[in-house]
Formats: sequence, structure tokens, C-alpha cells
Amino acid sequence: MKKGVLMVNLGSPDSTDPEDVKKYLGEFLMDERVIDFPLWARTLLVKGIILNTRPKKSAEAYSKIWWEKGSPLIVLSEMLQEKVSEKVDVPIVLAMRYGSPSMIQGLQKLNDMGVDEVLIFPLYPQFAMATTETILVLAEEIRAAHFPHMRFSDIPAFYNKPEYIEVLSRSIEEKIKDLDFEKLVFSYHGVPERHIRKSDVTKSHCKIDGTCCKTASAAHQFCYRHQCYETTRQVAEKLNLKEGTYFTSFQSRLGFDPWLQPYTDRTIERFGKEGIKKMAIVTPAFVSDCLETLEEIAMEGEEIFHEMGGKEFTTIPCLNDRDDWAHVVATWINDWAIVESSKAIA
Ligand SMILES: C=CC1=C(C)c2cc3[nH]c(cc4nc(cc5[nH]c(cc1n2)c(C)c5CCC(=O)O)C(CCC(=O)O)=C4C)c(C)c3C=C
Ligand SMILES: [Fe+2]
Ligand SMILES: [Fe+2]
Repeated sequence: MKKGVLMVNLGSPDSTDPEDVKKYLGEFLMDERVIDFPLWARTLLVKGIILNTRPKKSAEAYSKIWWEKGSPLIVLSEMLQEKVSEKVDVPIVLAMRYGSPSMIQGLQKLNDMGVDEVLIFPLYPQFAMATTETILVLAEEIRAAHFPHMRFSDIPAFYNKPEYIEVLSRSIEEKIKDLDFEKLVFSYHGVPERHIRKSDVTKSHCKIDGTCCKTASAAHQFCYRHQCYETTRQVAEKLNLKEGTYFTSFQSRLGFDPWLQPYTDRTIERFGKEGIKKMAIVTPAFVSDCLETLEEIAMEGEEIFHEMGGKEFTTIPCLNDRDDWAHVVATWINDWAIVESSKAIA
């Protein structure tokens, strides 16, 4: 069997034109694992309401962060894929869950190379049904319909993998070592609380009450909230951060349902009001810088902090194509390729 890797990130619109943003948001938000309402209600909400108002606003936001080469998320994902490709012996193809290059195009490309043993690598440190799960489900649907001869395995959420914690901690340390910051915020993309309950395999563990995520449970293999807090805890331990100087919060909520709290914007506002002058913020749910880090945090977040009287607002870049991160990704891929080869020999 010939091996290859499908590296998958979220995706971006093709351009900042509101029509392209509308097309992208339509595909994204009609995913039943993102807006998890029955089809009729999702269609009404997305096509009847969100797509009439949001694309213009989102297009303006994208215009502020767009690069000459395109969407930062896609350019940075390509840079990672290229760097990792130099360090491994198997082909790596990059695909996006929404927009292009699509997952079906990516799998077709691998198929054309003769690859039939595929490692699906979702670029998400923490599991969520709106991210990791939807990638794996779509991959399997495409496999069954178009490439039934292929065999798939995947890289599970790596929120607590020592190599990931090491690189993330180093990326933070490099930015904060000379800062003398008062508060460090770990801001993760939010999800509706309902998503956490739906992903609870035990059906009874997740109470979202502040203690469940600290109590050992089989539910945590698929609990986004637990995995976010665990990433924060392990980094804080590695960097010897003092209790009370670091916080976990959740950003980018949409709609009126309760999402994971505390919310990042309110946390920044509170710190400003409390007289905090220097804060830093890291966004570990994102492997590549994107709209949510470059605009929502680095621009809007900074503005909120300054309006509330804060002075220094330091944003810590995502891992992007850092050499040490590319090295870790390459090691995981090489480990997979070796194990799969020895299975084939046995
Ligand atoms: C119900 C809506 C959404 C859920 C649930 C959700 C989960 C989720 N998203 C990411 C990562 C990213 N999201 C990004 C943009 C983005 N997310 C939503 C909505 C939900 N996300 C929207 C509507 C948008 C588009 C922008 C906007 O209009 O505000 C991005 C950035 C994409 C880019 O092109 O730069 C990322 C990355 C995660 C990790 C996650 C759950 C854990
Ligand atoms: Fe999102
Ligand atoms: Fe939990």
C-alpha cells in the first residue's frame, strides 16, 4: 500500500468579495455539526437570516487581515505543509473542510499519486464536533462514495501531547519573557454549550459547571471544554505561571444560545476596568493565524482593552510554520508511516 497524508484546516472564502464570503459561510454554517439544528430550522436561520446580513460584515473584517497571497489561514497552512513535506518521505496534500482546496480534491490528488493508505490530519489541537468530527465524517463519506479501496487513519486531538505542549509553551515564553505582563489569557474558539453535551459519550458526565471537566471521565476524549482547560493547565505548569495571572476564556460566539463561558471580549473588558495595564493573549485552538486571531483578538480585543484604560496588549502568534512545530508534525507523520509499514510487513 502507498501512504500519504491529507492535512485539513477549516478554510476561508476565495476572496474578500461579499459574494465569495456568502458562498463560504453558506457551506460552513449549513454543516449540521456547526449549526446543529434540524435541516428546516438551520436553513431558515442560515439562508433566511445570517446570509442576508453577515457576509457584508464578515467581508469587511476579512479585508482588514487579507494578504497579497490570499487568506492568512490558507497561506500559513500551505507554509506548514511545505515545511513538513521537506521532512517526511510520504506526500502531504493540504485541504480545507469548507471552500477550496476541498477535501474531495485533496483525496483525488492523493489517489492520482497512487496513495491508498491515508492519514487524515485535522489541524485542531482540541476535539470538537464542529471541527475534528466533521472532517472525519466527511472524509469517510468521500471514501465510501469515491475511493472505497482507500484505508484511513487519523491524528486525534493533540491538546495534551507533550511535544505540542512544549512547542506552544515555547512560543508563549518567547513573547512574554521580557513583558512583565499582569494577565495572560488563553482564548479558545467558543462552541454552544449544547455541543459539549452532545459529544458526551457517557451521556451524563458533562454538566458544564466548573468541576466536571476536572473530574476524570471517558467523556473527556471528546470534550472540547475539558481539552481546552487541560491545554491551559499543562502550559501553565510548564511555564510555572502563578495562579491568578492566567485565565481561560472563549471567543467568537454567534447567535443567542449559551456558548462556553467566560467570554473573551468580556474578560478583556473586565481586566481593563480593573486597572490591568499589561496583558498578553494566546489563542491555542487555532494552529494558523486567521480572521479570529488577527481581527477579533489582535484588532478588536486590543481596542476594547485600550478603551477600558489598558496600555499594552500583546498577542502571541499561532504556531503557524514555526520550525519546532513543523518538526513535531513531521515526527508524528513519520511515526505513523513507520508503524503502518511494520503492520504491513507483519
Ligand atoms: C455556529 C457557529 C460556529 C461554530 C460552532 C464554530 C466553531 C469553531 N470554529 C473554529 C475555527 C474557526 N472559525 C472561524 C471563523 C468562523 N467561525 C464561525 C462560526 C462558528 N465556528 C463563523 C461564522 C466564522 C466566519 C467568520 C465570521 O463571520 O465571523 C475561523 C477563521 C476562518 C478564516 O478564514 O480565517 C476559524 C479558524 C473552531 C476551532 C471551532 C470550534 C472549536
Ligand atoms: Fe468558527
Ligand atoms: Fe467536562
